[in-house]
Amino acid sequence: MTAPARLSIASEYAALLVQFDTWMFDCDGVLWHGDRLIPGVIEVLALLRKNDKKVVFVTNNATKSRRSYKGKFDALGVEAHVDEIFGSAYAAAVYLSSVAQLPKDKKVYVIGQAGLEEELHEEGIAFLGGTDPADALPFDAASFTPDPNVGAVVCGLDTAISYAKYSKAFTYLSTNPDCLFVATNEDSTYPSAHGLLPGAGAISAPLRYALGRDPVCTGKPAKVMLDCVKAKVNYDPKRTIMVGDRLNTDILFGKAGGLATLLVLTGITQEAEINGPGASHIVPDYVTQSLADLRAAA
Ligand SMILES: C[C@H](OP(=O)(O)O)C(=O)O
Ligand SMILES: [Mg+2]
Repeated sequence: MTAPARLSIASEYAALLVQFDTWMFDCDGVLWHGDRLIPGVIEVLALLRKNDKKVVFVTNNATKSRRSYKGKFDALGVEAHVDEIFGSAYAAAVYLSSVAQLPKDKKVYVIGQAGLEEELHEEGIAFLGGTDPADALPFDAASFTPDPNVGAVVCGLDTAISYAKYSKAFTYLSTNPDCLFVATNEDSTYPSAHGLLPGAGAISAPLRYALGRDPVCTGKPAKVMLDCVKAKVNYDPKRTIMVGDRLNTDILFGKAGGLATLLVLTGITQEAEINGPGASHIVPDYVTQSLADLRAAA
């Protein structure tokens, strides 16, 4: 199994700057932890833009829409434009409208937060559940009448998850064989500002187990996520690099898309997963400690 090239000297970083015209970035764990920016990130992104590089942000975090993510970038002082931002909530909405072609009279039952609702709305898809306070009330199976127009259940990170939401989603999916089961992403954890927390994959897991059925995943490493980028951004895969902190989402996404891959160790993946006996079979092309190391290319 080949080992990743560990970057360490200025000339190696400078060579990457020359070699790649488009730089795709994961967000959580690469740019920030929660609302805490990783030091050096702003300088590196400014360096790339100064060198006329295309910058694209590809995040599995479905709690924010592209528009509300722009607000986060602005608040953290990171230059970003809405059309450079691609989130798994957007990918899920595009999947339902363009790939699954959910009939216009059908609705989506949402396990998730405002960002997912905003992207569904932008795609013209009606939904229920989500942040509706009624869904936080105790579930009463005797009085629950499933909406016959629900044609899909979409599950993303939902920090207000409840048994009632699981019961409604389970009922829609188990009583209607045509009801689609979609997961925005399957990250088991995510790096908050205060350490690891359960991710969207941990939210959809109980449904998978109860149903004995896996969802269609629209976030990294799924192809539909890269298809969303391709539909809006013109790039040459041979001159594009994906920068991520998680092997089984970001790096797999880049490899599957024919992109070069750079793993940073400021997020989920730790040294032991890329070196030694426990190393993963998913091998990035390059590894460096932090995105900030690219400042050496200046
Ligand atoms: C971890 C993931 O976000 P990303 O790292 O893809 O920005 C998520 O928040 O579920
Ligand atoms: Mg990440």
